[in-house]
Amino acid sequence: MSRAAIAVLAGDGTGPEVTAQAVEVLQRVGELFHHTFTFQHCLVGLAAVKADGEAISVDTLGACARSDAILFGAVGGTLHEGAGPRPELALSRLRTTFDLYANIRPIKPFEALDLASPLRSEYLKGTDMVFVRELSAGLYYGHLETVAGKPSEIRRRGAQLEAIDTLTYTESEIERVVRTAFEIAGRRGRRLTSVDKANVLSSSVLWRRVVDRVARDHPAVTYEHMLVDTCAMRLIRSPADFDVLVTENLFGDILTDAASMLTGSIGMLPSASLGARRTEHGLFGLYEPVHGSAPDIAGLNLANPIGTILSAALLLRYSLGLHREAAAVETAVEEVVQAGYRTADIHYCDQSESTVVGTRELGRQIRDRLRP
Ligand SMILES: NC(=O)c1ccc[n+]([C@@H]2O[C@H](COP(=O)([O-])OP(=O)(O)OC[C@H]3O[C@@H](n4cnc5c(N)ncnc54)[C@H](O)[C@@H]3O)[C@@H](O)[C@H]2O)c1
Ligand SMILES: CC(C)[C@H](C(=O)O)[C@@H](O)C(=O)O
Ligand SMILES: [Mg+2]
Repeated sequence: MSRAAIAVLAGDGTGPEVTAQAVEVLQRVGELFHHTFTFQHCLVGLAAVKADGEAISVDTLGACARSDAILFGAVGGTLHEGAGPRPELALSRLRTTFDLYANIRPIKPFEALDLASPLRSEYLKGTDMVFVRELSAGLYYGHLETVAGKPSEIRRRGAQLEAIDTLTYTESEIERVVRTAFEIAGRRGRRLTSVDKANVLSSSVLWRRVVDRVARDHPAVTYEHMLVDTCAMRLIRSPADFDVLVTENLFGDILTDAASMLTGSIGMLPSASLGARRTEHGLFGLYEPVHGSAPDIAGLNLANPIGTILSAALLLRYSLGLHREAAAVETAVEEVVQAGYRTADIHYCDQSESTVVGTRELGRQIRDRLRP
């Protein structure tokens, strides 16, 4: 019997739709396995900008701090939407406030969804990789006034404007995420690919040095360095060659969206953002699907909730230490996919044996298959 407090930040667009399904899955897990989960819903993103004038309020950050984990939907709208702070700032605030430096993004296509991927199935066979994306530094943080000396702005230069963003990494920022990646690789296939742009960027040269140093503490893990452009190509050409990949913030953001197509849809990918903070049950973390607020399909009951439901499984495993419960959720998702239920994004047009359902129906199918 476990008691846990979960902060739910559903956010914008399809965020509330997919988050609602994940919350219902967690509630059902609570009933079946006799745990008490309490959910505190808070505003984030555009809704918070409208209500509080900021993408995430101090009160909401406080509610997150009092929780064991955060379940996050998505923030953001169409780019021209509204004045005021960007809703995406909420994510930066959460990531820096809780020092969530390791963003874990597992990518393992379901065989039953082979046809949903634009790649031929023989290329997908055996694909099972985990990205460890650095999440607390790099190009992303200049716009936060809390980070001094890292300008990110558009400014005047003579007769024209110029824009600047700052890419910095300290050794310790690199080392901690690289250690996480080596540890994960040690528990899996013992192969690590470190992805960088060391033929151009100083930050990548330092990154390589730190990887080489940390590698000495993990002799059982075989590792390689790979340039990010080559990695983009090899992820599509031979995805099964990869086990664990570690990379800086922006490279990881882009590569994982590209790699999501191995599973058929960006709507399939879960993520866990972890730091060093611990709770009585495990590691504190933020759990969210890899996709965004998908404004083009918001409110239409079309969004695939699987990425968010699998994120809830990661929450159970990492933040609550509930491994059996996490596996039960993952099994239920697999069974539903095998049974042929699909949201439109993972439905291949010629598959007459599959059933296209909406967000809510797919969530219900998953809940109904949960077994203790
Ligand atoms: N973590 C986050 O909150 C997060 C992540 C990425 C983008 N964003 C924000 O989301 C907004 C929209 O960004 P975008 O359109 O470039 O990316 P997006 O991921 O929201 O959507 C890209 C495409 O994928 C589709 N898609 C996304 N999620 C889906 C799902 N669950 N099921 C089915 N289809 C899905 C969308 O319909 C769209 O065609 C922007 O404001 C962006 O900043 C937020
Ligand atoms: C919305 C944006 C700031 C965010 C990121 O780039 O980190 C998103 O794309 C993600 O992958 O979580
Ligand atoms: Mg992204």
